[in-house]
Amino acid sequence: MSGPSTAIPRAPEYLNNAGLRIEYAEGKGRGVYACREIPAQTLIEVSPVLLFTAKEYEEHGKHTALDHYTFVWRDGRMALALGLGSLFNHSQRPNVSYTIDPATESIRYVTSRKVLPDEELCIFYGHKLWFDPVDAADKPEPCSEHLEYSADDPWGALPSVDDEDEGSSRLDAMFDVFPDGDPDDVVPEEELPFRRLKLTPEEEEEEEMDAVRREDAWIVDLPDPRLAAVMLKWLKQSGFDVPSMAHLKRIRKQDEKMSMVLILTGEHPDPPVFPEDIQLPPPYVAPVPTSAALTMTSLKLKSSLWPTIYAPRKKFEPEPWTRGKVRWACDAMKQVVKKAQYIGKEDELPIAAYVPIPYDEETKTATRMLEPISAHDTRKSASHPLRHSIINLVRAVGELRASPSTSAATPMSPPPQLTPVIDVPAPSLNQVTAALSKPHTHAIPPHPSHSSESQPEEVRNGAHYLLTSLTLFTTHEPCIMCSMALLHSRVKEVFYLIPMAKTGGCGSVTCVPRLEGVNHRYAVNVWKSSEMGDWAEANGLRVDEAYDA
Ligand SMILES: C[S@@+](CC[C@H](N)C(=O)[O-])C[C@H]1O[C@@H](n2cnc3c(N)ncnc32)[C@H](O)[C@@H]1O
Repeated sequence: MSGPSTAIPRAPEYLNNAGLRIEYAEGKGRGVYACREIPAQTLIEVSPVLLFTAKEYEEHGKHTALDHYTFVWRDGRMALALGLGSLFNHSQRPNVSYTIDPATESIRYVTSRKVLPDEELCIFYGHKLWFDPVDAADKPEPCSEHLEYSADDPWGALPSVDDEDEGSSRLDAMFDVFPDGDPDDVVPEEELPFRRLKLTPEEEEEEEMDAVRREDAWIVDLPDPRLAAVMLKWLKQSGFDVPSMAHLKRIRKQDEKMSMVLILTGEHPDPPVFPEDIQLPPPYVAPVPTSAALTMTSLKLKSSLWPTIYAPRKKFEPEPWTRGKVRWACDAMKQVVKKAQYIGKEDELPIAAYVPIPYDEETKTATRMLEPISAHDTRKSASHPLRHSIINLVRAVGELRASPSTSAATPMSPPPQLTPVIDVPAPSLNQVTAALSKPHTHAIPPHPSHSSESQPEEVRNGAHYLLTSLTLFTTHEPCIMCSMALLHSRVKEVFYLIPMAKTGGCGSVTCVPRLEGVNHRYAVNVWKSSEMGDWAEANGLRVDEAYDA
């Protein structure tokens, strides 16, 4: 097998639109380099491929220099990437991922992280290298026997793009964003691997009383001011100090009367149950503002409903994302993709959803979410049209968070690893219970009872019931039914990979959390790489566009 020539000729003056050039490097031959800084998730090259049969390869190609450049196409033919595609060298820590586009017989190359000027752009060839990488760090990691390169490998050169290990390495490359660096560094908006949808209601719109968005909450009057401290302690113990109330002041003093806001009715439809030794009048329902005040005018209006926090710095400023938090999101997205790929092979629709342990300690403590939870679509196996992954997941999280073992888990045990997750594959409560009863997971009672004396107050009160303050990752854009279920679940934010043009309820057909009159809005984020080419097809996640996810 002859490799690239060892003589070092001059590199052609080549510059594509994305700012790539070709350069020679000792021991590697030609490679592709960046002329300027390139942000993460940038499409840098689309290479058409030349396809030829396996027979042609066996009889001819294999015995020529082409052997270093060919790889297995999805249908078993051999492929040679034209353009710059054949010149990307290998790295164990690639900064470029690639996907094939069978419809146009081409390969798309996308940066998986920010690339600096003059940095080499490398892809991951797989575990079976047929050459000795110049950089020791690029040598394949020791791996099990079946992954080692064998001289009898019928394909000889680059592994098939359909190869399972390659698939998982490709996923690693795609989601291995910002592997290094200070986890507290804020990532510039344009470098985030996802796009945040604008949900507006801009604060200017809340500068008239009619425009102030409001929702109902449980309020109780405090006949004795000394009860305020007792009640604040009780709120904490009962799990009512949820982040969704953070924009409201707890106590209102009006004339001589003192009142306290307890919890939003959307999160807790029944009146909260006070301990017997606290003598209070029954709680009642009143409207409170939905968000903090961003202007003084808005503060005045909102506080006339209920005392509200003034947070002017948040005006038009999305929540900053740090490197650490982006890594957390990438990891969660990788988990959900793997899950969907796996169940897709089990003859279900390859759609999955996942709620990780919250990133920041404050939310972790407030939500007491000790384990990640995932669920997948079970419409096929259950022969039930409503068994969407998100419906399965919302229900499972609700069951789990209401369970005594979860709610009573104080002090917090150390956060577990992201895997194994509590998996909720099937629709029936029995199956949910069985899945949740696996070792290291929380068991839930088959018939959760909210009146049981043995349950802690927060369970009796039903706090932490659904997805309040949690983040949900899903492979496909939720359909309108699921988007509505998410609204009712009061999830904090949703990330999805694959937009569903004909059925999506989070940006495609409509955007449910943006609709006028809804009493909760959750943030929607769309992963950028999913918007290029047929990503879903290449990664085993294609679902007929007529399906709702
Ligand atoms: C698809 S080609 C890449 C372009 C090639 N460097 C050239 O000059 O045409 C694959 C070949 O590049 C070389 N190569 C790629 N990555 C390398 C690395 N990390 N270290 C050494 N050689 C490498 C190997 O000879 C391999 O067979």
